Amino acid sequence: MPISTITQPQVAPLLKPRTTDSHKGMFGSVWVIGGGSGMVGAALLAGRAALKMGAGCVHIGLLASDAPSVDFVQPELMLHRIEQGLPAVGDVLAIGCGMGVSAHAQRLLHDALWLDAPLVLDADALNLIAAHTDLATLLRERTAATVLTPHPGEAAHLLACRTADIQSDRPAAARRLAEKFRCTVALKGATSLVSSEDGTLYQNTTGNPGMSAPGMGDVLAGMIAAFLAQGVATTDAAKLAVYLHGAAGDALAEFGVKLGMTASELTDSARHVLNQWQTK
Ligand SMILES: NC(=O)C1=CN([C@@H]2O[C@H](COP(=O)(O)OP(=O)(O)OC[C@H]3O[C@@H](n4cnc5c(N)ncnc54)[C@H](O)[C@@H]3O)[C@@H](O)[C@H]2O)[C@@H](O)CC1
Ligand SMILES: Nc1ncnc2c1ncn2[C@@H]1O[C@H](COP(=O)(O)OP(=O)(O)O)[C@@H](O)[C@H]1O
Repeated sequence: MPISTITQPQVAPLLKPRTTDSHKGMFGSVWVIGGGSGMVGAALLAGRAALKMGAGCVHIGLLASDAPSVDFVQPELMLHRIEQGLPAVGDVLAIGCGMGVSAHAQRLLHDALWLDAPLVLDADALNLIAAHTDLATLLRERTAATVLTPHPGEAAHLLACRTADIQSDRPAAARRLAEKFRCTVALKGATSLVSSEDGTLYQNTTGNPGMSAPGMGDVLAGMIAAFLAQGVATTDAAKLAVYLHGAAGDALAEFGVKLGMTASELTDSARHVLNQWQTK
């Protein structure tokens, strides 16, 4: 099956310009759940990215016992420490960034998979699904939109193979994941691939090695969640986010920021590129 390349003219119009009488209630609420001990930053990066991609409001549920109650860098975010069960999440939930694989994380993911709301599953949510067949079954049986964002290591866990096997035939791996879990899949890496649930493949050509840096995947998860919350269709949201994420990295590289690029800078760059598209 041919693989089409994701282009800017395809994805830029997916997010409609705002009407003059718009209000924040029109742009959806995103919840991010993750941030276990030592990895609170991963959830903050995802939440900040969702906010800066235009989500109407963003809540972050953190698992760490020493979780902060406010993000002083981004006080618009609403932070919650999750001690017990899943809170009433909003329109879209991104779960897994820095979450860890504790029994608590496993229970939260189990309850999230039951939700009739769009989900973005990243990082440890994917590792938990790979390790627990009951979670994998719940995922396959979901009817609401779901996007998986594995890097090659996580894709290998999900398909019970080696990372090298994933890399040797990435299109086949992306399609197998989409078909196995009945989801949209963004298989990350240099030249990320998006597969729709039916196995239709799209290849991304934006991005560069400067992006091989911590937290870049967390930012991507937050971006996808924000676009879903704003009403972009599932596979389109993944294509838009993957293209824009890479284009934001390319804009930084053109500016001379290659080695040492940070995920926080990439988020600001993505906001700039997105706004440029909207004014054209
Ligand atoms: N500030 C933070 O709190 C951060 C937390 N993070 C969290 O840390 C947890 C562990 O995630 P990691 O991804 O670091 O560790 P993992 O152990 O899941 O994956 C790293 C391994 O996966 C393979 N891999 C990943 N990308 C690959 C590629 N493009 N090509 C080939 N192989 C590849 C490699 O074998 C690599 O060593 C996640 O929950 C994540 O969200 C990270 O996102 C980094 C930042
Ligand atoms: N060489 C590269 N070229 C293009 N994109 C890259 C490159 N290296 C990393 N990326 C992108 O950066 C992100 C890294 O995500 P991930 O591996 O989950 O990192 P983390 O777990 O640290 O957040 C992915 O979206 C990936 O496509």
